[in-house]
Amino acid sequence: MKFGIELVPNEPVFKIAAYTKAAEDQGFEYVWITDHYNNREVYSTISVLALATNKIKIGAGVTNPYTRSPVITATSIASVNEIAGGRTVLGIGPGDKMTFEALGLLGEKPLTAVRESAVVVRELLTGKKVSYDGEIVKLKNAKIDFADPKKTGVDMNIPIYIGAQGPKMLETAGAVGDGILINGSHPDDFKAAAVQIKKGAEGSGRNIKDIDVAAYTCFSVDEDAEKAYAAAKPVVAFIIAGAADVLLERHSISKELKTEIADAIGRGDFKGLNTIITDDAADRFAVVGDYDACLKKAKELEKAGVTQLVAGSPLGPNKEKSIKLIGKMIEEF
Ligand SMILES: C[C@H](OP(=O)(O)OC[C@@H](O)[C@@H](O)[C@@H](O)Cn1c2nc(=O)[nH]c(=O)c-2cc2ccc(O)cc21)C(=O)N[C@@H](CCC(=O)N[C@@H](CCC(=O)O)C(=O)O)C(=O)O
Repeated sequence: MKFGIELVPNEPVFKIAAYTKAAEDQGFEYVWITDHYNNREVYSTISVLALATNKIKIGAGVTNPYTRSPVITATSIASVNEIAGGRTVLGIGPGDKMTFEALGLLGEKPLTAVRESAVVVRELLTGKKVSYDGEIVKLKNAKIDFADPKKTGVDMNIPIYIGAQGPKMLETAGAVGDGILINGSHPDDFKAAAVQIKKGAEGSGRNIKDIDVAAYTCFSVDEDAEKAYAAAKPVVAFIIAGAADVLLERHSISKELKTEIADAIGRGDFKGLNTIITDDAADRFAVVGDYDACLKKAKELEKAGVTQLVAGSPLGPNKEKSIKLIGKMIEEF
């Protein structure tokens, strides 16, 4: 199993670059930068990461077809790919509905939009002329000149990962993704996801074994397990508050508890969340605890079919320390 790290560009880009370099030195193979309009812009950020590193793969994790057209996504990732000497990967998802409201975006037909985006981005990255008459994406002889590898000498066959959670999006991801980034931290989520991914892959004559199934986890490790849980619970609270019913049922989270958590978030009572969310509940939505506990959970995710574990926010009470602890863990895989 490979390891990646998710970094949210809500800190200065040079800080993100320092975390990324530390992760590269510890053996992480991927860095994924989230894409939300209210944080630093994803392609500006990954350009700096490309200059600050020399082997880690660098990804937009994940963009969407609504705040940026798929053509500009293709141009942007190809531009960074040239700087990075072919080390980029691209994540495309349907986008966070909550943030769309602020932007007056509807996010209509998400399955179609994500599928069509993945298809046209892949074609545009060949540097050839692309015409496409989709339901959402329409192109007429669009051509990204510099994407032609003969022009840059850089392989533009950039792996496309799909950010997916819902059953139909997982199926779509199985059909069109080189990889899938699934927000989840418990083996049960990946056993359930495998059914849809397999259906989508086989429907397109592909094999699930050819797909990198990445667990985009909430991750929190520290020598002091109590501190690790305290750091993870606010993130777990947002996950539970925004989770679909099917996820809550799978992890036996009652509607009452979901409401109690959402109310505590609304009041800004993050201290209270520490008791409202038990350690058992946190274990369902995070890889959390001391080194041995997190190693055990990482092994369970690998057994459930995960091929890349992306250590996501908060990483732990102290990011730098957590990156080192996970680096030690990477040697066990
Ligand atoms: C749209 C949604 O898909 P979903 O995959 O569950 O969406 C939840 C998240 O994956 C989505 O919000 C992501 O963009 C969130 N996300 C990020 N979102 C961001 O905005 N920025 C990020 O950086 C980001 C990172 C990220 C990483 C991993 C990951 O898994 C998700 C991430 C959904 O509701 N899907 C359902 C229903 C789909 C649907 O609407 N179907 C309709 C429409 C059909 C059509 O589209 O044509 C129908 O069937 O009629 C399903 O999959 O079954």
